Amino acid sequence: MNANQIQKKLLVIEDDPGLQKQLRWSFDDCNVAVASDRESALAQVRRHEPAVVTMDLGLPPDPDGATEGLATLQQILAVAPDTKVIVLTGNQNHENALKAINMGAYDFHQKPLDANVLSLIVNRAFYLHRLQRENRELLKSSSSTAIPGLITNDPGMVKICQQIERIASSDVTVTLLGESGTGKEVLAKALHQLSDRNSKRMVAVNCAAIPESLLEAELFGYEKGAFSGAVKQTPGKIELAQGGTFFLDEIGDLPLSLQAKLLRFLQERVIERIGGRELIPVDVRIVCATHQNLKKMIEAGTFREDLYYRLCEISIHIPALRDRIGDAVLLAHHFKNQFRVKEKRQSLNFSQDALDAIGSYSWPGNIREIENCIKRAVIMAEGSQITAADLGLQPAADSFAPVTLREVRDKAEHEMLIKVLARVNGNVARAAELLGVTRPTLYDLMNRHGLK
Ligand SMILES: Nc1ncnc2c1ncn2[C@@H]1O[C@H](COP(=O)(O)OP(=O)(O)OP(=O)(O)O)[C@@H](O)[C@H]1O
Repeated sequence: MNANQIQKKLLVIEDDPGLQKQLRWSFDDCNVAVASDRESALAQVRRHEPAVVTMDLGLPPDPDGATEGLATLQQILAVAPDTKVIVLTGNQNHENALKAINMGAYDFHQKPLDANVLSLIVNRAFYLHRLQRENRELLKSSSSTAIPGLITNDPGMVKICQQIERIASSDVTVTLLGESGTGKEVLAKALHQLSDRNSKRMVAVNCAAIPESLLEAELFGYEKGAFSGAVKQTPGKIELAQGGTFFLDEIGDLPLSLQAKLLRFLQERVIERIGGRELIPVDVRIVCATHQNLKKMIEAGTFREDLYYRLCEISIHIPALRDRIGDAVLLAHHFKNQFRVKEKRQSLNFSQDALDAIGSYSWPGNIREIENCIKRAVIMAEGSQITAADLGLQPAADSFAPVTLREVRDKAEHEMLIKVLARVNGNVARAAELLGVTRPTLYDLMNRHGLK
C-alpha cells in the first residue's frame, strides 16, 4: 500500500456483495473498507476515520426504503462531522436523496452506478476534505500566538502580537490605535495578562460612555460631601487599579479639562479625590485605546500635545481586517466552528462562493461584523452549506482561482522587470545590477517575458 492509499480512506456501505465488489474494484487507488449495515458502518467510521463514505440508502432491515440509511447517515455525521458521505439511491428515490443532502450528506448518485461519474464525485469529496483539514490545521497554528482569543495569520498582526508580548512586562504606557472592532481591547487585556501585574486587577474606563460631568468622579473618586449626592467616600477607577493595569478606552473622547488632570497624574503618579486634600500615590500601568486620529485632534486643538506624548510612549497601530491578508476567511472558519457547536449544526461548512465573498468583502465593521454575520448565517443556513446568500454578501466578482507558485513568481518577475527597466530608462547593464543578475540572464528573462 503506498502513502497515497493510506491517506485516501474510503468506506463503502453496501449490503449487496456484487456491488461491494464492483465498488472495491472501481476505487483500487483508495484504501477501501466495507460495511454492510449500520452497526458495522459505525464501527468502521470509528476505527478508520474515512474521509469519504459511499452509502446505499437502502440498508437492512429496510432495504427498499431509506429509514435505515438516513439514520446511519445521521449517526456517522454525529461521530465524524467532517466526513463526506455520498449516498447511492435508486432511480425513484430523488426525494430521499434530497433529504440526505439536507441532513449533511455531501452529494448523491443514482443507481445504476456509473463508475466514471461516481469516481469524479468521490475524488472531489477527497479534495474538499483535504482542504478543510488543511484549514483546520492552519487555524490551530494561527491561534498559537501567546495572546488568548486572538486569531490571525497576517504577518503585520503577528508582528504586533510579538511586540505586545515583548512590552507586556515593562511599565511603559501604551496607546493602541485602530478602527472600531479591530481588537484593541483584546490586546489591552493581553498586555495585562502577560505582565507581572496579572495577579492584580485590570480596571477599564470608556471615556465615550460616561457623561463629562461624571467622568472626573469616575476616574479620580471623591470624598464624602464633595458634592450633593456624594454620600460616602468613593475611590476612583485609577485608584482601584492599584498595582495592576488601568485601561482608558476611547481616550480621544476625554474632555480637555480632564486631559490636564490626567496629565498631572501621569507626571506625578499621585491622585487627589474630588473634595479631598490627601495626595494618594497610585502604581498602575496605563494602556489607552482610540479609533480617533489623535494627531489631527492636536492640530484642531481638541487634544493636548503634551498628554499625547505621555500616553504614546509606545503607540501601536492595529490594521483593519480588510488590510490583513487571509484573516477574514480564517476568522470566518473560527466563528463558524464556534457557532456550529453551539447551534448543534456540526456538519455545516462554507460553499466556495461564500469563501470567495468573505475574502473579497471589505468588512467595514471589522471583526465584530464578521462574527455577527457568521453567527446569523449558521442559524439561517438551510442545507449543509453556508452560501454567499446566507451571509448576505454578493458573490465575489473575481472569485479566487487557485494559482500555482510558478504563476505568482512569473507575474512578480514580469512586473519587477518592467519597473526596473523603466527606472533606469532601458539601460540593461544598470537594470541587471539593480536586480542582482548578470546581463545575459537579464536578456534571457526579458526574452521570456516578451520585453524589448
Ligand atoms: N484577532 C481576533 N481574533 C478573534 N476574535 C477577535 C480578534 N480581534 C477581536 N476579536 C473579537 O472581536 C470583538 C471586538 O474586539 P475588541 O472589543 O477588542 O475591538 P476594539 O478595537 O476594542 O473595538 P472598539 O473600538 O469598538 O471598542 C470582540 O468580541 C473580540 O473578542
